[in-house]
Amino acid sequence: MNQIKADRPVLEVNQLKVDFACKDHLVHAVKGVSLKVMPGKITALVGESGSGKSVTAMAIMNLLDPPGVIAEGQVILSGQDFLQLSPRQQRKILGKQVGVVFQDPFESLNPRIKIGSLLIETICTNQKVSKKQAEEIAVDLLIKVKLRHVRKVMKEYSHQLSGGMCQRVMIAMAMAQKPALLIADEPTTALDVMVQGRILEEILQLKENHNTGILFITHDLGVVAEVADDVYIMRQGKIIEEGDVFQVFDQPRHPYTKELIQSILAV
Ligand SMILES: Nc1ncnc2c1ncn2[C@@H]1O[C@H](COP(=O)(O)OP(=O)(O)OP(=O)(O)O)[C@@H](O)[C@H]1O
Ligand code: NI
Repeated sequence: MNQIKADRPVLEVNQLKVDFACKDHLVHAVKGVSLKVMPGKITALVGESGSGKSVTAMAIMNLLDPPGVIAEGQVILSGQDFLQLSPRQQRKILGKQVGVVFQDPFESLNPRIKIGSLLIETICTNQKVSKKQAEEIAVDLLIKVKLRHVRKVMKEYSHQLSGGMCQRVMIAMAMAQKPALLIADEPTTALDVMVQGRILEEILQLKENHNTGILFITHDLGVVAEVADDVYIMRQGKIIEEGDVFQVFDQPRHPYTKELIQSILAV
């Protein structure tokens, strides 16, 4: 029989804890989260608002804003103990290996660099092409994510675009980067239904074509049922249930998961 090489996760999080120091007390926002994202798989992190999904994502990249701090835990990214690396090494790994599509795209696109230049820079870091070729690739990518007036958008800054347009630019950036890991935090929330479907398709393409592992953060279980391979249910800073998508939907163990599934079936 053929030896099947066991894939290693692109992301492994062990016992991650995040605290926020508020005036006279600590808020434990993330209370010991462990999860894995396998290459070529979509791993959904699901839970109600305030359960700690975005904080988990930011902590994984060591990009928490103060007063948030990682109190404990380990993040293995591309086989390295990420939180132990120097800031420079961390930036390098994030730039090369980790694509992001955030809930709040305004904060995550550099406001002082034109959209075209942002894309061209990403393309040139990740592919051996001339600037001219990179520009053409950038145009193609923006067309793929269904932006209109692409040449005009290339000359604009993020604040000149709508939230939905920024989100599409971020997807295009991720496609240019072909990252080992994509962290997508509510990647389709600012978009209308038609574009949502299109963006989900592009994310699926990324996984199919480049074996990208995707951490897909959402509170939309309907989308999870559609695209996810593995599912983690988060509540009040903890993972309360995990498993492959069939297992979680067909045989949920936790009453909270059952409740969540009931609520989408009721719609
Ligand atoms: N700046 C902050 N100061 C204090 N506490 C914070 C701060 N940011 C987040 N928190 C705490 O972290 C918790 C988790 O927030 P987080 O943004 O991760 O939730 P979420 O699951 O992403 O929710 P949503 O679905 O609404 O995006 C919050 O409930 C809050 O208690
Ligand atoms: Ni969030």
